[in-house]
Amino acid sequence: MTELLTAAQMRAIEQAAIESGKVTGLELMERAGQGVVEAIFEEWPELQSGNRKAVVLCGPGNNGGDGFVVARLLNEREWEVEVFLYGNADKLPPDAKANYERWVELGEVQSIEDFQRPLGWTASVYVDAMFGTGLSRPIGDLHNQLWEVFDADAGLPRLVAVDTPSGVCSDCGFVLREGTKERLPAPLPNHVFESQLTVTFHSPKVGHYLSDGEASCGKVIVKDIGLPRDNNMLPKEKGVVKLASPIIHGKRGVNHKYAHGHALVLSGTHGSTGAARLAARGALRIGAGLVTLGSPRSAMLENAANLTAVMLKQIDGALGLTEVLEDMRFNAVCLGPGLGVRADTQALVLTVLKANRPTVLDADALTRFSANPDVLFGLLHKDCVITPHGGEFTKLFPDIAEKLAAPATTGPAYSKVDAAREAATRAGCVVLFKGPDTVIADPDGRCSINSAQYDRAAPWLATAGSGDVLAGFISGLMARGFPPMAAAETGAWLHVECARKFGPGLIAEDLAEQLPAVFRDLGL
Ligand SMILES: NC(=O)C1=CN([C@@H]2O[C@H](COP(=O)(O)OP(=O)(O)OC[C@H]3O[C@@H](n4cnc5c(N)ncnc54)[C@H](O)[C@@H]3O)[C@@H](O)[C@H]2O)[C@@H](O)CC1
Ligand SMILES: [K+]
Repeated sequence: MTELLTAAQMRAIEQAAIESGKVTGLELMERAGQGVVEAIFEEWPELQSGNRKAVVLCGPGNNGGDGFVVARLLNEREWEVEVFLYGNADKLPPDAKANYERWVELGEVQSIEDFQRPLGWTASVYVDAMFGTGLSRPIGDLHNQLWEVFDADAGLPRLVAVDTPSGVCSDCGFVLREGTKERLPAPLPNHVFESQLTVTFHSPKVGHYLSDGEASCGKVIVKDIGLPRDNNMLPKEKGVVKLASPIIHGKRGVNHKYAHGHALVLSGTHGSTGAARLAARGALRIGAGLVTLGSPRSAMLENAANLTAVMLKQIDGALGLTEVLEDMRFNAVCLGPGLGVRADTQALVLTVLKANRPTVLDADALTRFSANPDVLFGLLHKDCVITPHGGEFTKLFPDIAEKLAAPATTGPAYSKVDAAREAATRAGCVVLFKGPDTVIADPDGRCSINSAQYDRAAPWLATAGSGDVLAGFISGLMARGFPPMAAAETGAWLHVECARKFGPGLIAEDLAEQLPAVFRDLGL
């Protein structure tokens, strides 16, 4: 299980370790610098020979301190190192100052203003040690200068970010910027300032996995710097964010199919039935013992012609649904995909929520409440999962979405994690806020990010109907008895895994069909 830390949590861990007397800030900084150098040679073993020239850009804080350590350690390996400093050496904090002083015995320190675009890349490695978790405001002109230097037109150099790419907020993953109307992902369009490697310490930071983390970080390597892994040191108000991982076991024993639950998925009307069938098949493949598609009369024929293992039952309107839900064997319900946004959808949602069954609400079941989200929030309960994408999230939580879309001008800035947590508290249930950086939060403060970035990149998932399958996966897991948070996290994780298993050319129908192979890989 990978824990993702905010800047404040990382600082609390460092401070507690230093105050305990077990380690000094200087020792941590030395290990951080060593970690960066190790990571460089692990990533590019070819650098052991050839052009041994590096440029290290140091900032005014401890991130800069790490940079001075890197410069010294490369120098010890007989590298030629050019060091540039942003800020005033006299104002460096004590540990960074100590490392600055050790460096000036070995080499020169130039002003960052003298770091200009070279004619071709003269060094083998460029190290960005300007700002890390301490970034509190935009780096303005410096950013522009660096964007010009590291422009894609010049070809990408080996650029290594120490802890975080400078200018990117380690909590929210956005570049801090002033004077823009909306948040800008990193990199800005047409301005590529892209690290190939980011070396962070102890644990990855939340911002590495949010927004366009991958575009700015390249690849994230975590180096241990000897800090204890004891969460008692963390501030208590919010739990630690985790990277989603599957919490799944195989079907055990020789149980009756009802022992694995019976999911009910509601279909839209004639001509709008495919989405619900995708969800139903997902629920069945992920292991629900039985899955029934509830269809209005108008769509019975259409659904019947397209179903085999999934059962079909005519359900007409809220009244019909109330009767069906009297059968307690329907132990999870999924509604929304293809359901339409008319008043009858609202009636169906309210009926399901009053039946107090584990429920997944997606797509139209959410959009229907754009005008009156409080009606929905009044009935959602702890066994519900709602799965909005960005547009649906904005309709249900307009004020929260506005905060998230506001320019990130001061760090640490409001993040998608903050937004999902706030939404989960308001909704009173699990919120799965979709994207390549899907954030899953529950009202108790638990939160995880299901990342489809870095080595789990799955760009093919952006295909029609893929969200319907996800809703089906989650409801199938809930039918199997998974608690909502675990169902959402596991469903989202498997969804990405299925896309990766299939690869390019993926369409929504393929997703559930990859589950058997994915389960085999998991040893289930
Ligand atoms: N002892 C420690 O605390 C350790 C810290 N480490 C490194 O230290 C970093 C954090 O250090 P700091 O907290 O000193 O912060 P940074 O080095 O990230 O930032 C430096 C300082 O610059 C100022 N600043 C923020 N935004 C600015 C801007 N836009 N323009 C100009 N100045 C700005 C702030 O006062 C901030 O404290 C980590 O990212 C990590 O690289 C590691 O060496 C491990 C040990
Ligand atoms: K940095």
